[in-house]
Amino acid sequence: MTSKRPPADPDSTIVGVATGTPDGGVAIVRLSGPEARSLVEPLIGTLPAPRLLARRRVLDSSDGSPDDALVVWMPGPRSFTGEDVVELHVHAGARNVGRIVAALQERGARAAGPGEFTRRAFEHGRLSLEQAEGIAALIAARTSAAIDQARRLVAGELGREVEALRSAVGDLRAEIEANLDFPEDVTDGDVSRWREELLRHEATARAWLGSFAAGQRARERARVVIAGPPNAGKSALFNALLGRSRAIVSPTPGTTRDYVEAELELDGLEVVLVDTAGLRQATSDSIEHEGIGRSREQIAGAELVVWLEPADTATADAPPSSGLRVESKRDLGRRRPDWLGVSAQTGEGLAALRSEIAGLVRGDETAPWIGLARHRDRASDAAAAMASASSLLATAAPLELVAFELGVAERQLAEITGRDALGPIGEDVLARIFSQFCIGK
Ligand SMILES: Nc1nc2c(c(=O)[nH]1)N(C=O)[C@@H](CNc1ccc(C(=O)N[C@@H](CCC(=O)O)C(=O)O)cc1)CN2
Ligand SMILES: Nc1nc2c(ncn2[C@@H]2O[C@H](COP(=O)(O)OP(=O)(O)OP(=O)(O)O)[C@@H](O)[C@H]2O)c(=O)[nH]1
Ligand SMILES: [Mg+2]
Repeated sequence: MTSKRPPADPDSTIVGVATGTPDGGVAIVRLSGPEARSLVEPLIGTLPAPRLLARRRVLDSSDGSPDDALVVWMPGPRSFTGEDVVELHVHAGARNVGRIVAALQERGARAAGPGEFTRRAFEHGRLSLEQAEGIAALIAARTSAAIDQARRLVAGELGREVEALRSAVGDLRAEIEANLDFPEDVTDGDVSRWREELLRHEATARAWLGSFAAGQRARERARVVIAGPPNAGKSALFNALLGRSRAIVSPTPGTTRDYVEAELELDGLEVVLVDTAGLRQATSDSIEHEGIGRSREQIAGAELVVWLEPADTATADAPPSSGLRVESKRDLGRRRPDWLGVSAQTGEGLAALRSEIAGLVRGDETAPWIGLARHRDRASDAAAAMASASSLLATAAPLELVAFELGVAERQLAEITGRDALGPIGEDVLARIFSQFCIGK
């Protein structure tokens, strides 16, 4: 559980501000370190009983008025950081909070750096590295799927799987090492059993890699581009999906000139929906011509193209080979019976279109919790080391070399969680991870 690395700055008490809602309300001034209690008591009087919220006046300077606060005292090691922690829930506002923080700094608290509270939690073995990264991912999450993915990381799901694989690889290495002094006793049966086991372990790591792309998709909003000939009803459909009149709709072909985008949630999946200028070959209008160029760029950069053609006209342009084909204005007829049909006018087919889009964008991946590049790189290096170990076994190479490769795989896996990493995690790795956080986290 505990990290071997000593805390970077064990005697200091840090102060940081965790803001509540973006526009203020309540802010939390957090202190963590051995002086947390003695620094704060001169401002608020005696601390409440551990882990119980109590109301206190916070006097921040001898001549000013106190703020009205709720205070929590969490003595270490039963706290988020594992150190003594005090939280002051005070009225938000940069000036108000700033005065309280300044009073604590005057008494000797040091301003926390980005992610320093979380880093201390890691250093005291309260969190593993991938859980800390999960907290950063959770804060940065912009889609519902990304939130679930990040929460699973924070809950330690990936960590548990990685630890299980690491210990299995370690057991195999130990078994192989036990044969180092008597290689002549190793039977063909031993070797094939080891190879089978290794293939299984490698496949486990490669399966995590497979879900990386799904994790990536969960973190980014996909661009869903509505395209098709002029007057197909693209802007009307765009508005209907959004539920508000964002784009101009008119019977004049060529109404939409520039593309229009808006954020939209479809079945828990956030996408950017893009309305484009209708595509047609011949136009003498240079603005429309420019707009059509932009439509083509949007189509090229799309995760999904919704190709729209109206039920009251024959196919105009060749629809793109990929994408979702949709017939619009179904209230006027039905010309392409095998296409999904919608009517912006009556609302027919909109629910089906929403779930069709969400399904195509989401893909069929489950378990997308390994979406971070660092995890992918370590898992990929571990898989590569296991693959080398396998081929060494296959060519009857010295068992020392096989054991060495397995050790490499273990070390790569251990770096994901940062626990028992057979050596300290590099400061560069830690600095990169914790600098993603804001101050106060
Ligand atoms: N006010 C406040 N809200 C917060 C946090 C915080 O630090 N302060 N958190 C910070 O990110 C998150 C909650 N995470 C936390 C994780 C562990 C502990 C903690 O005190 N753990 C102790 C005690 C456990 C217990 O009593 O149940 C422990 O693990 O020993 C606190 C918060 C989100 N909300
Ligand atoms: N009956 C019917 N008319 C529709 C429907 N959707 C759009 N229209 C009409 O079709 C015309 C064109 O609609 P738009 O949404 O502006 O078409 P567009 O594809 O955005 O056209 P451009 O921007 O010119 O490429 C308008 O007169 C709309 O009122 C529909 O579902 N049913
Ligand atoms: Mg339009």
